[in-house]
Amino acid sequence: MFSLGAIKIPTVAFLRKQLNTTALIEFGKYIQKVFPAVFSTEFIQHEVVGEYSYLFTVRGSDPQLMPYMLLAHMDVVPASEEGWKFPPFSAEEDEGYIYGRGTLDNKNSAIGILQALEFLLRRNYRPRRSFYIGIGHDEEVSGLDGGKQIAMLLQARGVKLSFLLDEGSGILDGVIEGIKSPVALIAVTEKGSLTLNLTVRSDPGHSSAPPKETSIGILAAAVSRLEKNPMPRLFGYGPELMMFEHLASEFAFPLNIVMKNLWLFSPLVSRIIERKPTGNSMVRTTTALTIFKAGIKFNVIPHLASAAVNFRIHPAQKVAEVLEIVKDTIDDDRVEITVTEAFDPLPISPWDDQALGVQIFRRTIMDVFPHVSSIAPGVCIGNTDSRHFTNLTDAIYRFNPVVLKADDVSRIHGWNERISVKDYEKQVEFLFQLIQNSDIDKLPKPHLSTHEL
Ligand SMILES: CCCCCCCC/C=C\CCCCCCCC(=O)N[C@@H](CC(N)=O)C(=O)O
Ligand SMILES: [Zn+2]
Ligand SMILES: [Zn+2]
Repeated sequence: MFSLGAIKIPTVAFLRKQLNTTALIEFGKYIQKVFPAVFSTEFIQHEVVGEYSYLFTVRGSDPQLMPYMLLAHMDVVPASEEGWKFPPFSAEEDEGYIYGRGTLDNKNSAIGILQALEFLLRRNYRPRRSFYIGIGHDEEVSGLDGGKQIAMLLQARGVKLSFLLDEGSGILDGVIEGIKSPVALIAVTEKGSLTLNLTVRSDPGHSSAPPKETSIGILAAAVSRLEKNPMPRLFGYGPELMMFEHLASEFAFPLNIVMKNLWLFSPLVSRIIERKPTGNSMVRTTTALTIFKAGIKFNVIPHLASAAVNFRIHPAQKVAEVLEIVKDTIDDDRVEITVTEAFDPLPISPWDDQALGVQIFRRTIMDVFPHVSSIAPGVCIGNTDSRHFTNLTDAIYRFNPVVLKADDVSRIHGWNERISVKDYEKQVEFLFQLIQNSDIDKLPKPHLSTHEL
């Protein structure tokens, strides 16, 4: 059963230096209380990193086996009191669901991993393969003080990982139009990100004698141009090509033929899938207008107007290219553009018969979710703490073992985030099984089944 107390602790991250540190400390105390075996077992070392994050080192019995890592985070995005069926930090149970901020992103993983390990320890289990567990405290605001510090600490210790598993994708059931059965998408990369601050300055004055153009009007026109001119379609130039090829047999005729021949049909397919926001995020670098600030009084022409625009960069594009397109689209020197944050899409992790992590995930998914009809490589449309671990391994995977239905995706960072009790139990079962399956020292034989690889 989900430790409901974890959801009730409001570990909200507003900005990098605006965290609810009281709640973060409480979360640390909470996990020590509910997972006593994890914190007292002789072969498990726990450390607090960056003041609030946790790093667990679980020493396996066979030092020859290269360790792996499980990553999650305890912080959550803010939640408004309105719009929710139940208050976001009440952990209310209703018709088999637990409601609350963090139930999908990402206390389900943080608690789920520790819960699975606690169960194993109570059965006197000791793993053969060592592994690390990282529970970050600031993932939602960059991960620089939590996840990144854990990565740097491990790097300083000379640690290399055989693979790393973080949040960022899931088992999609009815999310991809045309696919009826649930499919597991394990993201092999995540999109890059670019956040720009746009500023326009103009002379302030009395609203009774306004100039032809004001800072607000100039800025509004600029951001509107960005919204009306989406970034180019790049569908088929990144790993989403692999994803749809793997999923082709899931579509009914004639779509299965179309998906098998994306070299020919990708322009057509991209026009169809871009109609929905999640589909659009697979097709191109997305443009999101997220902040707009100007004015203080109805009869004062403001001197300053500013806006923030956040782009999530398609794996086939780079920051520099997006910036050039933005400048060309705005095409107005009065709009000052400054870069707030920028990084390229993450490297693509291996997806082949030699990829140990993939083979272990595949086997575990088949054990725990037998109704999943395909397992395919995907793209994480957001960002995760795993992006700080590229110096430790090239095998980074993003997959939350939870079934997401069409309306669940918008609950993440939105209203009424929830997880069913059954789905949470499945997540713990997956992690319980994954830890044991990771003890193999060589790859399992290819499985004879209809599952895709
Ligand atoms: C053709 C349709 C394919 C649809 C694929 C959509 C798959 C959606 C499944 C799950 C959604 C997962 C959400 C991504 C996790 C992002 C984690 C996050 O919120 N990160 C923040 C903070 C950060 N680390 O930067 C973010 O802003 O990205
Ligand atoms: Zn998250
Ligand atoms: Zn999030």
